[in-house]
Amino acid sequence: MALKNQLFLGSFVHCKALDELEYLHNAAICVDQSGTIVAVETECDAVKAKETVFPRLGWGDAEVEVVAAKEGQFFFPGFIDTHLHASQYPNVGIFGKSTLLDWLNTYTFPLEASLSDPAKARQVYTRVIRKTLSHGTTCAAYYATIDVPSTNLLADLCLSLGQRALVGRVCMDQLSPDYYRDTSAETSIAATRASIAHIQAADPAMSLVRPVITPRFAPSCSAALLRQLGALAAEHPTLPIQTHISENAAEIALVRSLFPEDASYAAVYDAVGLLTPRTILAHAVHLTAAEADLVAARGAKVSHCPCSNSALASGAARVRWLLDRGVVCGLGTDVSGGYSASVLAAARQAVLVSRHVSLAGDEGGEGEGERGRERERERLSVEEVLFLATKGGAEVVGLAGRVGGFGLGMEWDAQLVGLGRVDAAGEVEGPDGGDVDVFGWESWPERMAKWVYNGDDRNTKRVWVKGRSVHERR
Ligand SMILES: O=c1[nH]c(=O)c2nc[nH]c2[nH]1
Ligand SMILES: [Zn+2]
Repeated sequence: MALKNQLFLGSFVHCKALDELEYLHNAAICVDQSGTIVAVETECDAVKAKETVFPRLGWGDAEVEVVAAKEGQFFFPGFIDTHLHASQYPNVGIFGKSTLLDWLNTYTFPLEASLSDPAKARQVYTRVIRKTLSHGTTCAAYYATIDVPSTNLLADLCLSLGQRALVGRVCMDQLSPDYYRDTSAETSIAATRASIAHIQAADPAMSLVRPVITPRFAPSCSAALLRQLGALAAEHPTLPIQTHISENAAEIALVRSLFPEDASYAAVYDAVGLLTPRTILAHAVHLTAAEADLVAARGAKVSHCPCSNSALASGAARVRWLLDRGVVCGLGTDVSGGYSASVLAAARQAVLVSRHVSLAGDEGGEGEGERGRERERERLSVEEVLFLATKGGAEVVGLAGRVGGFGLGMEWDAQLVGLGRVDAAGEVEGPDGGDVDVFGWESWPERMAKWVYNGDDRNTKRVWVKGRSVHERR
């Protein structure tokens, strides 16, 4: 159904800079039928918008749908999940005491292989899209499986359910079980081409969904496959690339033994042309300084996955250290290494992991002088993790300036957030505010902190992608 022009009224919060949120109250945002923001007005209500803004836009009153946030509610940019495995969604929370390499063999490969059953794939992919939308994820960088038809189905479902997505057919031709791997580099490339062709035909303008070249990670790709994927990436200069890097110690040792001629894990990807400005590197927990500098020099981006890194005991990524070196970072849930499909949960965990990083080498001390200041800098703020979840993520997935904020000309990928309001008798009034209780005296920055630390999908009242309403909490 064609979209109407839309007028959004109320409070809008978005990231102005890494450590700065902008609050627009009593504001109006106009979104046209293509889902693009065409006016941002402060001190504006419905009457003023109709009298002064609509004529400028050539809008008649009758063609406009009005959505007004209630008192205390606010519009926030949709979250961007820069790394998750749609095919692993049924396993969220199921990882026992495993760590990366045994987790892959025990839990992950069997589940991924089973999704070659089309009915199961449809069930799982429909659910993961609906679930992530309900948590405010308007854009997701998905890994599917090696299976082409079900990977294509994931892209089709993203299109029909209205989620913006990168969809990758997973490439892996070695060190994986016989029942779940590409039989050669050539078959892997042919299958990848088939999936790229399908997704490009489904959304030729890449207005919502795009294919992403997806070597699983260096250990599961032969040198020949990595080389051919680098060539494929060069052949398709508009397509993003995604893979994993430097997640855990055993994996890094494995890469060293498999690729002894390369100076580092990052160098393995760089040698074949897979380290580019359109590359999304998940984890980057244990990069050396030389690798971080190489990643920054190539303009590759990092998806920080703090829930996954904590769950699989992989380590604590030094996000400030990466940012200081000029590496662009976003957040990933990394379902199902990560135990939650919520980017808000990943943001919360990113704060906590950064606080552990700040303790490294000197547990418990506040730290004084220079080291004390360094420790404080290492700790990410609420504002910073919300930036990573929105604007940072947009840059990671190649959509900077298009989504992640409320600027003129950007697309309306947004969520309406409502927190619980406590009345004078100590009861929560109005719709379900979940775990967040607001008493009314909190400042807006304090409300944002309460949302980050205790919020969940109960606070995500409604979600839009490219202007289309794609989720509403009843
Ligand atoms: O977090 C991860 N999830 C995966 O599925 C995977 N495969 C390789 N390396 C990986 N890391
Ligand atoms: Zn992953």
